[in-house]
Amino acid sequence: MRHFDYRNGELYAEDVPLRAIAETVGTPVYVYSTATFERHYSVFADSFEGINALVAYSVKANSNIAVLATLAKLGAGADVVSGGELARALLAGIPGQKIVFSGVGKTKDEMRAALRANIRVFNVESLAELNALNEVAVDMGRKAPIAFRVNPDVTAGGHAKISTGKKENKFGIAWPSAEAAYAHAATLPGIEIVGVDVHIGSQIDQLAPFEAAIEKVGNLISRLREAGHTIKSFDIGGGLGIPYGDNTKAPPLPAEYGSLVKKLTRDMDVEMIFEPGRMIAGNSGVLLSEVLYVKNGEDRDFLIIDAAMNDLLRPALYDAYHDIEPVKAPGPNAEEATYDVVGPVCESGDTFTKGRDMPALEAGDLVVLHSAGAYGAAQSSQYNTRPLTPEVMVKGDRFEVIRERPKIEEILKSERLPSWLNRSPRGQL
Ligand SMILES: Cc1ncc(COP(=O)(O)O)c(C=O)c1O
Ligand SMILES: N[C@@H](CCCC[NH3+])C(=O)O
Repeated sequence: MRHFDYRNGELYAEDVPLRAIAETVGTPVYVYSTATFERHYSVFADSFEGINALVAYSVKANSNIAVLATLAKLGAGADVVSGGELARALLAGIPGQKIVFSGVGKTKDEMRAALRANIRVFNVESLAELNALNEVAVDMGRKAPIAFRVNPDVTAGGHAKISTGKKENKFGIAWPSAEAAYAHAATLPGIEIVGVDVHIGSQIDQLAPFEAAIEKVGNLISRLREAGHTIKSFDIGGGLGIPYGDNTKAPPLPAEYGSLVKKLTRDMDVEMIFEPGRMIAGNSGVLLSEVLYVKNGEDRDFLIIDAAMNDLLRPALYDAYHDIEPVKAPGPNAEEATYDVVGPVCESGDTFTKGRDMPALEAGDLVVLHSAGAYGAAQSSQYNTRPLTPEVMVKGDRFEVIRERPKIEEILKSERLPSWLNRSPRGQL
């Protein structure tokens, strides 16, 4: 079922015409569907029915508090990678015991905040980080629950910039050092070993890399237990790919992924932890934008829209494909055109697609970039002093702004003139 679909000749988000959102909030704007978030979460969680599992939504994919609160109501936990994400997850009502803390560079302040929040587990990525965590925990009179994120050296994920489980990647404890790392952790007074963690990449479109990683980690768990360690949880990270509408191979369905995990972990006697991000958020949101100009270049036509690479970085960063559709349904005799779709930012990389065939459009028409719910708003910036894109959540026939578009004055407010350029006593411009 598509929650972004044409009805009465125009594109809707659930029961709300996108045109109405553009008229009220302006463009560019991210629009999310509550029903899609809920459906994706349930489809994913249901595929692990019968096993002991925690679904810790990867907050980095889409960290809006309204998104987190929508998922929290369904029982989701959170995978966080910073003190900021931790604060968001707690504010959205996700209990500490459902929060896992990932990332290669946690600071001592972030460790303290996470210990105070009584999180479930720190996914530790180096001995240096382990020692820092031990110091913080001892100082606080606590024991920090840890899993090592191990790097199984398997190939996964489409783009080099999103592969994480190869030995040349910065992530995880090198596979040959894993057992020694556990042996060291067992000697530290502020550390309690609770599990093993792995995350091999993102937008993974086959089951084989997951299978390879699970088998490797399963064997590691047996060896760790033989060495006397208590391993209660196995976190297999996120990474399940989603369809982006291009003609690449369709990724496995959550049910297929779930069956594989259940089959391979049946005899491991562990609680499974999952950290899905894209799978939950990616197709739950679109970026709605208005055509500013059609420009005829020497050998091509440019569709210049009011969204840009600062709003949705994925095409510029990973050559990612996003479906682009007009909000007004093209009629049967609609003229076709071929466009390079670009934004207003002063970079040639500010290009969403090149040579794409689509219905002919003109200034003032609305378009959506699909599959923009994950790593869209979360990766946006104010480059070119373009205000952060607002976000809107739809539920049935209602919609509300869940992040406002900052005014230019608000953006400038945090900047100061140094004293030598000062024109006013308080450094204000
Ligand atoms: C540690 C960790 N967990 C979970 C995720 C979420 O990945 P995905 O959005 O591919 O499910 C990521 C990002 O790749 C990650 O780095
Ligand atoms: N941000 C990336 C994925 C990176 C995942 C984070 N570890 C994307 O848009 O595809």
